[in-house]
Amino acid sequence: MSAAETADRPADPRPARTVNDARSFAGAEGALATLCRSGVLDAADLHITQRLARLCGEPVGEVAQVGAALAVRAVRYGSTCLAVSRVAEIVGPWAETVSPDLPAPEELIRALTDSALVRGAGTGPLRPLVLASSADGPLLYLRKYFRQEQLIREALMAREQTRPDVDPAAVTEAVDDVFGPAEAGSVDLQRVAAQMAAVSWTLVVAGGPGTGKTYTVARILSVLDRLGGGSVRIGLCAPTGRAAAQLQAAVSADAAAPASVHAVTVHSLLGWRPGSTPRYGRGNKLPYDVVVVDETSMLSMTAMSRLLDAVRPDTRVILVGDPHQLASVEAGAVLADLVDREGGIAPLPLPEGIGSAVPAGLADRDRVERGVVTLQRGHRFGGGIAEVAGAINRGDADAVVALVTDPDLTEVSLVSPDELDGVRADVAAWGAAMSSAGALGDAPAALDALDAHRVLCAHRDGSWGVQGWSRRVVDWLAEGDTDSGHGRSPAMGSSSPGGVWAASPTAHPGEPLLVTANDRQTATFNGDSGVVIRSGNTLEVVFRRGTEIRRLHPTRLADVVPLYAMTIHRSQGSQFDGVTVVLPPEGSELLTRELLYTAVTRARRHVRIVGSADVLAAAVRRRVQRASGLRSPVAVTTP
Ligand SMILES: Nc1ncnc2c1ncn2[C@@H]1O[C@H](COP(=O)(O)OP(=O)(O)OP(=O)(O)O)[C@@H](O)[C@H]1O
Repeated sequence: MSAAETADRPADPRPARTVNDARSFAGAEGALATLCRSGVLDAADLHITQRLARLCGEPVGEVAQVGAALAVRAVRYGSTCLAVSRVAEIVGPWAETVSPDLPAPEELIRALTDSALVRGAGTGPLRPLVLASSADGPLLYLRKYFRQEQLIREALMAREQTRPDVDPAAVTEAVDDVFGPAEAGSVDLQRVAAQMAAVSWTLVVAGGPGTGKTYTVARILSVLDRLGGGSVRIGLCAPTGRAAAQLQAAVSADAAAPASVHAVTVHSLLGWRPGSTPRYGRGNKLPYDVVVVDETSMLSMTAMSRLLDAVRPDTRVILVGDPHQLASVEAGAVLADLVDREGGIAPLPLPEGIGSAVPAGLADRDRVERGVVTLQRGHRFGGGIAEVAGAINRGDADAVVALVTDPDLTEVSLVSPDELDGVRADVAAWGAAMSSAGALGDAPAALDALDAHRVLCAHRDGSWGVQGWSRRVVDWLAEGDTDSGHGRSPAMGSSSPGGVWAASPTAHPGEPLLVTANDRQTATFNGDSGVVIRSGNTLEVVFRRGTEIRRLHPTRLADVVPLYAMTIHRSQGSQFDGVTVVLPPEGSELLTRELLYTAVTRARRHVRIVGSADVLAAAVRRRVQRASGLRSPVAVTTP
């Protein structure tokens, strides 16, 4: 099955073309027309391609236009380039209608190499496409994305040419001070990460949820602060407002982290407003000695290139995240690419004293020397969930099905969509606990109840999506307890500008809410969840951020919806005691290994998967593989 470029799509598989769509494909002929009519390309892919062809000053043949259009499409699906040798795979689901007309990879390369799109025209300098060779075969880029990727490649390579000048004995002393003395005979990857941070300009700290990434970062910052004499300037950032707020809360609560660090979004750090050029960049470098990016898996390639352009060569950059999670909604999967990176120049030897501290028998030693430390030990959830998550990551569908159907593994289970009694009981307990804590005005208990269970769906719409399951949950709650008021809010299912309670007298204590947009004034962010509680004669909405509980008057919240189920995408960055993951009844293009992994790892104690073993196995096998040239060296093959 085609990878990713079909799998990592923002919506369900597209419907058949309408008459209007057909009109918007005017000017497409031959294979280009077939690709449009079949749904492989959409109108925007075609229009961008036609525009590029017009601007490059010479007629462009149909085959080269097909290549260009597929490269435009690749970016739309999250890749940074088109892996030309994989075009047959990419059009796989449409093979019957498309394959007879689809040019072979060699034909595409020939046509592109001869085309003004790649080699340029005599009349002008515009060469919008770049062809490069790589270990994954020929790659075709839109020039803008090639430049960004090249910038990342060159920046990382330059940063690998030297190591920070530190005294290894001082590093060992600082690490011992922060982590305590090393235990003989055991490998502590968190310590290794701190040692590597001291001697590398770039470090990746990877790991699943609860493996101690934030814990490690707090200690790395403390080690670096000690090495810098207590005057190290630290820039902490994350791709989204919510991730930045959570990072801030976690770091502030950790006594090991240097005081007064302030986490912001990557965009804020760079002084980058929508539609403008970032304030910090090549000519105006960021003033930090250390820059930490959390949740790097969500960072787009464009943002990563801007960030690396803006850091000084002697700024340590620490990229933190889970490479198996869903990638950015924009093009690029930079964290996963950096973790998988192979080839290129050999890493510089580690300084005496540090090299010996990185155990020789470490399975990942090669990667560690390249500055990638993957934390393995889970500190948060049970072994069963970690086992299933590991099998999902390996793509071992049989093992996943065996684990979730093993009656001895109580942490994870698979239930048929016809046997929902267990889910219903959990939902009823969840609603009842929120209602009673909400009625009592007990904010901590209401928030504990809120996070005790969550229904996660792959889809937004339809009976197996958030829409259908929200109604189901509301019905269950209403049947179980006529006093609770669950689901009575007229704002159900839609955001309600102006404050939901201004218009709704039916909001009730115990009602769970989801924030759907960032609001700096209330410090609430898209994806935050809160719960309504009674407060004297009025109501409050309470949110938890780290150990702090925030209380807001309902009218201050404009963009909230009742929360009875949420998409897996939205749940990124959150964890709940128990999770019910709803699979669609038929295999869905949206349901991929990465989505399933993200869903399962939202749970701290128990995961129940609603669906069939076949759909589950299909999801494990369907992988998002974003094409990119960051995993191995690339060489431009055309001028
Ligand atoms: N070495 C350790 N010793 C004791 N507690 C630890 C250690 N490492 C992590 N923890 C604890 O385990 C929990 C999870 O750690 P942390 O939040 O750093 O994980 P994470 O990888 O950042 O998780 P997430 O990706 O979900 O944010 C925290 O309570 C943390 O304090």
